[in-house]
Amino acid sequence: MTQPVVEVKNLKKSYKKRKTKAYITAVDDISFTVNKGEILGLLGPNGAGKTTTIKMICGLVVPDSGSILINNTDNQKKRLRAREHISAVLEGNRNLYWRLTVRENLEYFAGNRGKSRKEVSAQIDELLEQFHLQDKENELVNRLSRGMQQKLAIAVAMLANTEVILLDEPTLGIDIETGYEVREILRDIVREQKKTIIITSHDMDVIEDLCERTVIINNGKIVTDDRVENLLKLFEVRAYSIKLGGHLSKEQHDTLLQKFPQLVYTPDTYQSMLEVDLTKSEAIYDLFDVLKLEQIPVDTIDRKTINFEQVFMKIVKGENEYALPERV
Ligand SMILES: Nc1ncnc2c1ncn2[C@@H]1O[C@H](COP(=O)(O)OP(=O)(O)OP(=O)(O)O)[C@@H](O)[C@H]1O
Repeated sequence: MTQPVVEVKNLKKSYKKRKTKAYITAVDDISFTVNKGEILGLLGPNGAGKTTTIKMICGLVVPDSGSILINNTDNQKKRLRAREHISAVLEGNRNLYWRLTVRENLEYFAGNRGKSRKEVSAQIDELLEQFHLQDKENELVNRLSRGMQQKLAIAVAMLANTEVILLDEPTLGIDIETGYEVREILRDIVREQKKTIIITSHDMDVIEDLCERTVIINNGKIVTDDRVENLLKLFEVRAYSIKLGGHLSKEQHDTLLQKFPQLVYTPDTYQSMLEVDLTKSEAIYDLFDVLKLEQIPVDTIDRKTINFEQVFMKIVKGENEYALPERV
């Protein structure tokens, strides 16, 4: 049975601009839930409201209205109790102590949560191993690469052993290899420890690889809340490449463009290619009708492959007018 661990209801937040004193709406009435053991991608273009949402969930920013329940505890009414269930990695390495070693950082943050050095020694050993930082335990943080610092920041968040982990841009600015390593580690954490994780990222490979579900926000509003595989399927069935056994006349091309403005026509020596991303899958029959009526010879029809980055761009650009299936 699905069990909601994070419940965001009708959340709103505006900021007052310092110079003009005008208000800007960062988060505009959003609601979503995250279930136990789920890894949710919170996506959106720059300025969409992701960080504000994450900060409201972990209690660092107070919403103008709406509520957030963490394990049924309201994080505004019982802030400390709600915080016991959450750890967050925001701005990764900036929250570490750069003049302390890797192990000293872990001990310091454990101490902040009321645990003695002795109590956490075994847990720290495990984390150092899990994050492949054993060789660096006595290294000062300011001597580590950005990727290692990020791994340490996530390890620090893991210390508290909370049920919910919030990760804001976990792979931002780190090298590809460490990015892969971070993804592997996060996947293991979800699989073995059943943590509930919310990730924001501009790296769509990270999202496609790690997240089962995504909530996409744009201008502070949710535009899509669906499983990653559903979104991929939904857009895949609409993207076609059609090989024609000849060329289109100017009139035929114009007729097609009028009905399918996104169509791309590429003539070659003997054949030509039509590529089209339809806004709904049924529209392919309309396209066939026009091709038949115009007596345009079709050689082959293929589905184009589409990756999550393309899906994301289409949704953000508003090409998903048919893409909001009811969630069950
Ligand atoms: N402290 C603040 N004061 C004023 N405006 C803010 C503040 N924090 C965020 N904003 C504004 O609120 C909007 C949403 O910002 P937010 O950082 O939540 O978006 P984001 O989706 O995380 O963006 P990015 O991907 O660029 O980090 C933006 O227009 C931003 O300029």
